[in-house]
Amino acid sequence: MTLTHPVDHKCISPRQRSFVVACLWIALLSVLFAPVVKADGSALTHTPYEEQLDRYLSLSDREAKRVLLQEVIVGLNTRHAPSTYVRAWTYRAFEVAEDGDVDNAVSIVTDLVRYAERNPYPDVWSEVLANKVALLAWQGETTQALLVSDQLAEHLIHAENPRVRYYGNVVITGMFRSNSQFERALTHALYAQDALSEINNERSATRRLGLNRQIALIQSDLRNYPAALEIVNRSIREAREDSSLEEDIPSLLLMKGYLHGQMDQHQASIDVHQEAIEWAERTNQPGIVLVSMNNIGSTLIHQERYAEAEEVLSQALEQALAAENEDTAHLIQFNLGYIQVMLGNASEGIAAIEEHGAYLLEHYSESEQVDLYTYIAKAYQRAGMFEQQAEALLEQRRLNEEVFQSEREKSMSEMQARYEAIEQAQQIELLEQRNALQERVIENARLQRTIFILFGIVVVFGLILVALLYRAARRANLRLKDANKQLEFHSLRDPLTQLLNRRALQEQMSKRQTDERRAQPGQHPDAMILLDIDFFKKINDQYGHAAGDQVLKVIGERLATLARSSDMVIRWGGEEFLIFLRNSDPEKLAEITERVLRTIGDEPVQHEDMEIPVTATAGFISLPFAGIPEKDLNWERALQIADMALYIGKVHGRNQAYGIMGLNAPYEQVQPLLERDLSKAIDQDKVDYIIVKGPQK
Ligand SMILES: Nc1nc2c(ncn2[C@@H]2O[C@H](COP(=O)(O)OP(=O)(O)OP(=O)(O)O)[C@@H](O)[C@H]2O)c(=O)[nH]1
Repeated sequence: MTLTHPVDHKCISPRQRSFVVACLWIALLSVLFAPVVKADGSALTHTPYEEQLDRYLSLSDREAKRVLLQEVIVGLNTRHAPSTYVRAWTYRAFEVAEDGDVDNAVSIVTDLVRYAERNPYPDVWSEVLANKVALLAWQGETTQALLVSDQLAEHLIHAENPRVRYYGNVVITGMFRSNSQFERALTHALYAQDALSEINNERSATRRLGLNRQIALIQSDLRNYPAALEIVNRSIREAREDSSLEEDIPSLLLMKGYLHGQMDQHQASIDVHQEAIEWAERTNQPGIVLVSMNNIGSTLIHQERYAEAEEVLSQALEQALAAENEDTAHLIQFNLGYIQVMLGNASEGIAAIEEHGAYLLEHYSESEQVDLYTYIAKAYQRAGMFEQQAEALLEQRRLNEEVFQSEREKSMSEMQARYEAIEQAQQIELLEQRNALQERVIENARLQRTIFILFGIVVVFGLILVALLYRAARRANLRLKDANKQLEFHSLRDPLTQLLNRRALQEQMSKRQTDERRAQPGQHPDAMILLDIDFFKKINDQYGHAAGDQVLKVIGERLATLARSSDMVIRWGGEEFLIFLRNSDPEKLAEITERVLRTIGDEPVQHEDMEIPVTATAGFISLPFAGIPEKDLNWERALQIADMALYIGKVHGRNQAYGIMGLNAPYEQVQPLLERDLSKAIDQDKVDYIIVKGPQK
């Protein structure tokens, strides 16, 4: 006879089993997100609150869950959709039960039953009764729970909401399984599977995991360990691929470890249990850590490694007692007692086995009791208590007959095959959904890449456009600048001679007023020589207008060549030129003017095959004149004097220049005459002047 540990993680002890049932209940609830359902034309569910309740199930923080549920319950009233109303209150019932206030939980469920009597929708009844079954199981009221399960099954037939149908049938599956009614359990697992197919969506993997776990438990109860292991392995694979299923991995590993143990694969069992412990610690599931430690101890017992087993189990017991995990503590103490018996401490060991075994038997399923009796009988045998051993074996045989009936196994295997077929179909559908999802992800990535490339192209084109626009704008600006320059050039130039014009001088003179250099010591005054070509009308008349133009151009060029870079040569009027000389020594002004007259008259102007002799008459003056401040005698007045001097030059024979060099009387006295009649001022000797002759031929 092999030494097989009697207890697995799922049915450790009555209370713990109830806890596991309750956990399963909540785990299943957490996967039952269903769409809004309407029945008899009236809305049974209230979508926003349903969504809140779905969110409630996905929360892990108890306080946050409590707050959220409170909000929903306060918001709801009996007039709201009855299905949502009862759903919320069943969660509240579970919360208070978990807090240890079972009486309160019972009273909530009692109220819900009354509510269902007033609102007799199948969905409402199913939700309420499923909750009642779970609560009765929690309390260890198995018989009562089974009775209510039958009622529940009746209502579920008419229920419309697939979430409710799924939940109710899974609760019944668990219930019948724990009562060794495997056939009925499987039937309801199939119903649950049907409901599941109606709410098939991206959460189907989670739902299927819950259902598959039930099936694996049934297989395990029926001692069909390889089949159970296959389901568990498949579930583990799925859970590892889906991060939302991470919390389920520890319990699946625990079950896998247990199944290896049942198949005498001891090392595999220990390894997998170790992994279960690591995962349970990582996901904060201390209950699973304790059961895994117990199961490792149990496997060591199986290998007769009692010292190691005792060490692990003592450690586990310490932790179980500290955590007040009474159920696991009983289980561990049973195993420790078994070790004592095996080590020869019969009285101590048997006492522990009887005490803790009684506790375990009271709440175990029949299938689990069969296992337990194996160890009890073996312990009696080792202690030499053969009578008790025989009783234990008889009881075990009775239970065995109840649990395993060949007829039933046959019909069950058919159902099992049906389940597997549907399961496979659902798995394929799930895979297809995953593939579709993956394709969508790939498509999205491709779309994103395309958008990114298009965006890049747009940016590049945008940049090119901006660069082109910038270049065009820059060119336009340059052209504009150029045009402005030209405009400015032409506005200040005489188009015929290209010399500066009147405006240029006016601009210059308005600037000159702010020119402070003139006030500096060592600086000479400026000067103006105003020139008029002699008998220009005759030139026009004799040689033609074009020749006249040519004369003006050539004279302009000659004057420009003669002038310094600081001087300004201006075409003042028709045949009039003005030379404005900066910083010009008055002593040298006559000499400069003479050079000017020679420049004009020395050489005749060539035009076509004609030689045109040209002379000019000039008047010149310094500025400021005779030390008179320019505010009293400005450049225009000075030019007027030079113009009068020029006129005198014309009157006195042309080809000469009159320079007005100074005053022989105070300016105030001379001023009226000077401005009106220069000839008279000269005659009266009020003015100091000089005559410069042009080239004589
Ligand atoms: N070809 C040409 N002739 C011009 C231009 N501007 C003015 N004139 C002519 O120059 C002549 C000037 O004649 P006047 O003012 O009588 O003087 P003038 O003949 O030079 O005689 P004086 O000045 O007294 O020596 C006029 O006949 C104008 O038509 C020009 O740009 N081109």
